[in-house]
Amino acid sequence: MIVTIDGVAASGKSSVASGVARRLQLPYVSSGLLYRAAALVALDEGLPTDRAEPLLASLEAQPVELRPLPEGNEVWRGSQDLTERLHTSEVDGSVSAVAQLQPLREWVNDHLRQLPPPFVAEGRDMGTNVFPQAEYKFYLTASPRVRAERRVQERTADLESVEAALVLRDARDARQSAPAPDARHIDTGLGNLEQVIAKVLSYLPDPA
Ligand SMILES: Nc1ncnc2c1ncn2[C@@H]1O[C@H](COP(=O)(O)OP(=O)(O)O)[C@@H](O)[C@H]1O
Ligand SMILES: Nc1ccn([C@@H]2O[C@H](COP(=O)(O)OP(=O)(O)O)[C@@H](O)[C@H]2O)c(=O)n1
Repeated sequence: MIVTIDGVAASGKSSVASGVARRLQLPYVSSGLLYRAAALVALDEGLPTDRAEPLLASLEAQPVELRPLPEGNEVWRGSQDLTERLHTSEVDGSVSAVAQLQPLREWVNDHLRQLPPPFVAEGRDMGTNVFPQAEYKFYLTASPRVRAERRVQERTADLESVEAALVLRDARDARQSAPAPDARHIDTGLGNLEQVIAKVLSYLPDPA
């Protein structure tokens, strides 16, 4: 079984995917972490974010690995744990450019398609492009203000600039963020995290 949870930035995808996966006793997969890792490598190495070849060459020379652990996804590069460095305003600001590079998207998608189901996968195009065969698909939304109020607690920035950055990133990500036609839409601003997790679970078979 594959469950996909896509949606706009900071709509609650990873928290909901993690909660649903925990209840189903499955791993969850945060695809955005691979795009974030590629953006971090570009920033660290001074590589352009609008050209695929130099970045892919670096990622091939020293591969990045997504570890979809039940307690939280980690990204490693060799012996380096990149995870704690992936959620900064700098990476937020560069990741959408990297995510427009088609060879980079293929690099991420190859990585994801090697993971053995069952799992819960979250991102932008899990239900459309990467796992169109998934049995259960969800698309999370919430207003920019609600999302900014949540994210400001995780960033050292003020509410207005966090909201503006989210709206800008949504626009830059629009191409790969169309909901799957067969996805159920959930506004996560209408309930707390536990209620949203319960709503998703209500559409899924009970764990054996
Ligand atoms: N009703 C809700 N649904 C989902 N997330 C919520 C909700 N209320 C608060 N949050 C919080 O919003 C924050 C952003 O969620 P996150 O899972 O990081 O989103 P995304 O993966 O879409 O960026 C998290 O701290 C999460 O716990
Ligand atoms: N399936 C995906 C997942 C992420 N992304 C890109 O990766 C970025 C970071 O994704 P994320 O899911 O970690 O971001 P948040 O919504 O958690 O802020 C997005 O802004 C997109 O540019 C994508 O293009 N396709």
